[in-house]
Amino acid sequence: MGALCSSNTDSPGAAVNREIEKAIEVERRQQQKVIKLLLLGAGETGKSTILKQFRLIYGSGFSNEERESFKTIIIVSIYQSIQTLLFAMDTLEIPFGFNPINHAPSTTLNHLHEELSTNLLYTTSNKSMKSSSSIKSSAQTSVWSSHLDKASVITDKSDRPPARKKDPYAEIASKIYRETIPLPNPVREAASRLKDMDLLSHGFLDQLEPETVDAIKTVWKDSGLQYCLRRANEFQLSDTCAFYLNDCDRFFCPGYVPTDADILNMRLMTIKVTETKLAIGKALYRIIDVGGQRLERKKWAYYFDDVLAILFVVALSSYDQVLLEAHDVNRMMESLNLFASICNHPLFKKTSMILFLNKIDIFTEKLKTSMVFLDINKYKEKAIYPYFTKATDTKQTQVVLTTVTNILVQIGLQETGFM
Ligand SMILES: Nc1nc2c(ncn2[C@@H]2O[C@H](COP(=O)(O)OP(=O)(O)OP(=O)(O)O)[C@@H](O)[C@H]2O)c(=O)[nH]1
Ligand SMILES: [Mg+2]
Repeated sequence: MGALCSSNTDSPGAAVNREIEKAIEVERRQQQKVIKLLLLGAGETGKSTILKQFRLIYGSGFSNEERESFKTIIIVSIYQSIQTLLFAMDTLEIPFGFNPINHAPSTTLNHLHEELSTNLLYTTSNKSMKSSSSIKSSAQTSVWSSHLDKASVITDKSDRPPARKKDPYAEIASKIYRETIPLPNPVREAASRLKDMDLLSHGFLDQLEPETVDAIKTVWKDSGLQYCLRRANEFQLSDTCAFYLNDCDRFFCPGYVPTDADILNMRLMTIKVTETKLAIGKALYRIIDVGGQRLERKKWAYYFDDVLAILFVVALSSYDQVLLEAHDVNRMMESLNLFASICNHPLFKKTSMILFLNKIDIFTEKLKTSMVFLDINKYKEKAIYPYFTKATDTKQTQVVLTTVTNILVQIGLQETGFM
């Protein structure tokens, strides 16, 4: 009624103006470009995290309700991570209190090698946990699915992780684990409290008892558990669990609200495709985030129309990990095969691809402790001394060559029996 009255009182000029404004707005909207972006990649490579960054940088970030809902996810993941680590200690036979430093060989050559800050002391094995089980994709529903599954079949047969040497301290740890009678101590008591706890039956997830929080902090500090964390590529553990466990108290404080960093480090597997609309510059972006695990890929085809570009995400750090859904498939090989299937698919003949080589921070860290080249060596007697080099940098190369020539002299002396 009000609208009717108001239009009745409008002058003819005002009505015309309104019509013109309406037409301009319609034209503006039509002219505004809609850019459809597809976030693709294997599971846990960081697609949803990149989407979160889009929202933080170009959108309005996260609402209070969202932050509140993330709180429970964070608490559950802290608890699940510590439980995973505790069970992995049993599977990998790592005793509490085990510290590889106490068992490190200290030959002259090793000592020389260790002098260089870029040395690599440890190698890790890619062996799956004993409890591993593969989830294989089932019936095919579309041409696209069968295309992808063909890639998966190839993956299954040829992309097994290379036969890898065990972590050099694994046997020692295992021997101690088997031969030592465990005496009750605070770490063991805390561990059994955490292992026995059924979080799902726990009513108030964000209000864990202080004793449980203390137990988490106690086991997290244990050197054996930290050594187990270093061998995380032998089982399935969230990449960012240390982010939360290093700062445990904060998450259990009354009134805790997840920060942007807490949200970015959160791991929540995508099982529902989401579409996010964001205005960036003059264009309107529609960003589609899909789940990357094999079973989730069956949903991808529905979103393939009118794509301007594909943002393909790879986790560089995944080179020594196996898939969560298939424990005999190397994650990096899966990413390569998946990239090939998307890149060379006739539907995407002209579609540009933007490649995000993600998790560079974990990759750089990992290179210090997990190196495939070292694992290939099958001779116990042979030592390998790896160095990160930049051959165009004389200063850096001089430092490396000084150590290398020293090592070579020592090797020569050993060979000729002078040592
Ligand atoms: N340290 C580090 N962690 C990262 C990086 N990118 C993502 N993560 C973490 O990796 C985990 C997995 O990231 P997601 O964004 O959930 O991975 P996704 O590709 O969406 O996984 P699916 O939904 O299963 O396909 C999360 O805990 C992220 O916080 C990175 O560059 N560095
Ligand atoms: Mg996701």
